[in-house]
Amino acid sequence: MAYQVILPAAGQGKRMGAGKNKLLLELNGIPVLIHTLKVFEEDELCEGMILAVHPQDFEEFNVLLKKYNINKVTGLVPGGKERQYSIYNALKTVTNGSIILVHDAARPFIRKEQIHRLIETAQKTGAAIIGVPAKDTMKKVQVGTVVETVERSSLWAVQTPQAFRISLLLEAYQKAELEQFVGTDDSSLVERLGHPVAIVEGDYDNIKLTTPEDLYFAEAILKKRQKK
Ligand SMILES: Nc1ccn([C@@H]2O[C@H](COP(=O)(O)OP(=O)(O)OP(=O)(O)O)[C@@H](O)[C@H]2O)c(=O)n1
Ligand SMILES: C[C@](O)(CO)[C@H](O)COP(=O)(O)O
Repeated sequence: MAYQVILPAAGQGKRMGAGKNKLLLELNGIPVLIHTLKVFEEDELCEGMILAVHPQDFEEFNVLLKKYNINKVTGLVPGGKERQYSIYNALKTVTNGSIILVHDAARPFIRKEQIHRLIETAQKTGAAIIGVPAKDTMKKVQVGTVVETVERSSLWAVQTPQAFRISLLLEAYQKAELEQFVGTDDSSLVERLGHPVAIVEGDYDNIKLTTPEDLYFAEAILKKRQKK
């Protein structure tokens, strides 16, 4: 089943503290952004990519797309103040197709096999996300004090891509806009419609490059994959 993918790439990278868009940092001499886009460029099921980008990065991103022969990008849209607004700007430009994926450009280690499993599930359920069972014990904390330990057996660390029937995601975004709800992922907007969201088990190495330590993990993941 063919799909389109929205890639939010307009963050400020505050937690990375790189002093520039963290997606322009390089792994093995290639920008993080390109590592991510290449996965979709090389996926025969991917019909097109829409990137949400800081207008100040448009020119540099276009130069990189040309340099690395990324030809499936159908549009760059301006990012918004929140990740959700960036994605909505892109979603509004989608005019055809049935399945849409949203994938953080800061997650360069997604694999085609995982994407295809996600698509198959989303085709059946209308909404599917990828994640891994939580490894750490999670607790609710208020003012430096633990108020609750959350039972771990039902907890998952959710990642991206997240896949949806386009009409469902649009309905979810319209409701969120109307009610001024801002979530930390797209699934939470669809859940608010009361629509079930399936989860597919992914890999622990599908990390989001968020803080400087993640760059060390990224180097190790790349090394491990080059050995295969
Ligand atoms: N207003 C925003 C915020 C985030 N993103 C994108 O959403 C993805 C996940 O966001 P995150 O990892 O939090 O990136 P930043 O927001 O840049 O990080 P920080 O919160 O540390 O500033 C990234 O690819 C980021 O570029 C976006 O397009 N628009
Ligand atoms: C969507 C996400 O990657 C799922 O784990 C995560 O919620 C994004 O959070 P961020 O703070 O916007 O990076």
